[in-house]
Amino acid sequence: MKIEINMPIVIAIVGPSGSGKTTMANIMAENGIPTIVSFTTRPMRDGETNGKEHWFVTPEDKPDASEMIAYTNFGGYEYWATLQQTKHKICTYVIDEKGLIYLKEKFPDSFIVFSVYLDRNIGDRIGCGVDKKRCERDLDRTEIPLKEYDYIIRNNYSLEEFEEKIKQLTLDLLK
Ligand SMILES: Nc1ncnc2c1ncn2[C@@H]1O[C@H](COP(=O)(O)OP(=O)(O)OP(=O)(O)O)[C@@H](O)[C@H]1O
Repeated sequence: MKIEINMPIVIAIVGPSGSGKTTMANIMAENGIPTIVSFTTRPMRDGETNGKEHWFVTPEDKPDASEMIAYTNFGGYEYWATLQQTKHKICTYVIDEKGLIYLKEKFPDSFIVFSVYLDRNIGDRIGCGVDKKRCERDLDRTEIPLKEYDYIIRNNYSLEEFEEKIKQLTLDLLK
C-alpha cells in the first residue's frame, strides 16, 4: 500500500561541522530533491553566486515574521528562509538543532519535517580540512537525543560511497 501525503516534506539535515550536510543536500538536489537556500542581507563575497550559497537581498525584502520558518542575526547581518520555500513536494534544509526544534514546533500544519542526523568522527572531519574553530563552536550546539531523529547516517564511508548512498536514498524517497 502506498500512503499519499499531501503536505510538503522538509528533510531537515543536522550534524556537526564537516559531517557532510552540504554534500548531502547537493547530491539530493542533483537527483531531484531541491534544497532551501536562505536569504541574507550580507553582501555577496567573491566567488559566491546569487541563489547558490544564499539569495542576497536587502533588509527591505524581509517578509513578515509569520512568513519565516527560520531567522538569525549573525555578524550584523540577517538570514532567513520562508514558508513559501517549503512549497515543493519535498525539499531539504540544512539547519542546526535549535532551528530544527523551531521548525517542528511552529509549523505542524504546514509541512512534515523528516529529520536526518549526520554523524562523522572528528578525526575525519578535521582531516578533511574542517576548521578546528568550527568544530569547537559545535560544542555550544543544543543537543537533541539521537533517538528523536527520524534517520541517522553514520558518514564513515569514503566520499564516493557516501555520494552513492545519498543518491540511492534520494531515488528511494522519490519512488
Ligand atoms: N565520507 C566522506 N569522505 C571524505 N570526505 C567527505 C566525506 N563526507 C564529506 N566529506 C568532505 O568533507 C568536507 C565537509 O563536508 P560538508 O561541507 O558537506 O560538511 P557540512 O556538514 O556541510 O559542514 P559545515 O557545517 O561546516 O558547513 C567536504 O570537503 C566534503 O567533500
